[in-house]
Amino acid sequence: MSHNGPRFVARKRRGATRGVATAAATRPKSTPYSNPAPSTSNAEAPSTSTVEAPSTSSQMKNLSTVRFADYAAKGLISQDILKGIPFEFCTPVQAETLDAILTGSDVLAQAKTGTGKTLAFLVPIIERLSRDHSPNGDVSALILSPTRELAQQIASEAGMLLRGAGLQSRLGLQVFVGGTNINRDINAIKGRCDIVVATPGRLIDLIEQHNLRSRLRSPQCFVLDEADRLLDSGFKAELEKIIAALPPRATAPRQTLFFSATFPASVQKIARLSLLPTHKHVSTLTAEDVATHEHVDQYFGVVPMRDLYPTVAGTLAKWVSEDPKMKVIIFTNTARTAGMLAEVLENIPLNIPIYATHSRLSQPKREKSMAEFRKTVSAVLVSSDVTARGIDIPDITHVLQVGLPSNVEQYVHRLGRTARAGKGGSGTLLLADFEHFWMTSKGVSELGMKPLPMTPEVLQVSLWRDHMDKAFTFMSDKTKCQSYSAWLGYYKGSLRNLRMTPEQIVQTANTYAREVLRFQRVNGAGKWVAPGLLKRTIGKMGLRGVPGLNAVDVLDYDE
Ligand SMILES: Nc1ncnc2c1ncn2[C@@H]1O[C@H](COP(=O)(O)OP(=O)(O)OP(=O)(O)O)[C@@H](O)[C@H]1O
Repeated sequence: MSHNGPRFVARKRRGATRGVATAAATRPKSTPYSNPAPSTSNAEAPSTSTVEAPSTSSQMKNLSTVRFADYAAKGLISQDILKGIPFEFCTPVQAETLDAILTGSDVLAQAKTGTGKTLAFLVPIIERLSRDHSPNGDVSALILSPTRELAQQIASEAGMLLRGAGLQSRLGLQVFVGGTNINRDINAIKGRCDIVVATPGRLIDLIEQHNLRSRLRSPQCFVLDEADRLLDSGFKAELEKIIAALPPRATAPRQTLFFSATFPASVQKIARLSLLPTHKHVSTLTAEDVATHEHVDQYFGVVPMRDLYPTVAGTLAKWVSEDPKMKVIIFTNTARTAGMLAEVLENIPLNIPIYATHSRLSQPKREKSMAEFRKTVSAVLVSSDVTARGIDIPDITHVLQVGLPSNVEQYVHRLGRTARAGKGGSGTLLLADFEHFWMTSKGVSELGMKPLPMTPEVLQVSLWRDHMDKAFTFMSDKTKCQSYSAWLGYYKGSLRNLRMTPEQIVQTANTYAREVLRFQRVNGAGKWVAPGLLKRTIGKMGLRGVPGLNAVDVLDYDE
């Protein structure tokens, strides 16, 4: 396929009635969040209709007409808890779930990214614990998150509510995530653990090796945030171990809450089986809705492999020139690619701070990078999927996804890092030409993606390609080889979707090494050789014997 640049295949969004709907009714197309006109009386049952009202940029939009004060007026939450909530009106998902969670029902809640799901479960949990919790500080609420960053963010919101309610000395809040000092956690287990927010791996370590099991005798509430991610096969074994450490629900009843913006069919069955038959299912999405936002513009472009990163650079440069407060998260498919791309972007004249976070960095480095990025007005964060879900960083103006997302749900969650709390934002997906099939995958055409409006000339792709030629000469072969190996490992897993043979994916990987990584090694005969791959790595990838690979016993990287 020969291309002169991004190929556009405009797709029309189905005539979806976009809007925020309660389980009861589908409302007319909604405008972005706006504080509604005051409700007529507190005495009425809280209604959840969305009304349009003049919105201001500082206000979250599409709120419900239900006030948190309505719950306090009815004695459902205490005045102390109300003091800890920094908002007046509930979002639709909060208004739809608060009653059920306060009364101890199981809940499965689906609501778009950035619409307040965290407080939807934290407010009622803390209210219930303020009234009834274990006298010796055993775990009453166990909240699981698929990523460390999200667990820390949930804990920070819980801390805000506890402090606001003056409960921080009565209820112990602990956050247990991998990559941090486990001795601190072991010590924390001896104290009050009323609320525990954790990632599965660290929690299991503490249960199996450090006596946390003894503090899990009577949890009142078990929460899976980003539940579809935690319920998918990747976490199955860990989740089973955690549930096995909890007392059986028959003898020790507990509430279970599942929250996410997406619930693909593949996890819906297990989700329902894990909840009581009496559970409440809440969705603020209409039947036609997709989980992405009506107020986030989505673009895509398909480019020749060698222009993929120069197009990234040109797009960033264009955004910087248009908006001094431009703040971007770039998602890549592997940690190694995130690190490599951040290094390249730092070495070309973009004149904007570049940060990186991914699973190959130490936890302190990940936290430092995120903290710096959060407080910088205009910056770029290059990230693997450790920040794809739940992470709430105000004022992300753009999400740029580079390469084939693992599935539509992950695309939606990544996109959801922008356009939060009713604000606007844009999402751009850049694919290399061999990935173009994804645009015709199931569930993608409904997303309403539009053609990338900038041409290669506008993006000065050839100029940025020249800058990258120079930047890659400073990159070590070690970084290139690691990126090549990670690239091959990722795409080998997508062979069926790519409709490619192992031979073709190896050839494409070698094109990636030559044209993108500028990997220049040659053999004694002066012939280009691919980056070396350990034989056992090739075996694990199921590519043994595939022509084009450079199988070695030892990796002889230069640093
Ligand atoms: N009632 C409210 N009024 C205004 N803003 C709110 C309200 N509730 C939450 N927010 C804010 O909205 C933003 C998004 O909230 P949150 O991170 O909980 O969204 P989410 O639905 O969990 O998103 P994701 O699906 O990405 O995890 C946060 O900045 C939060 O402080």
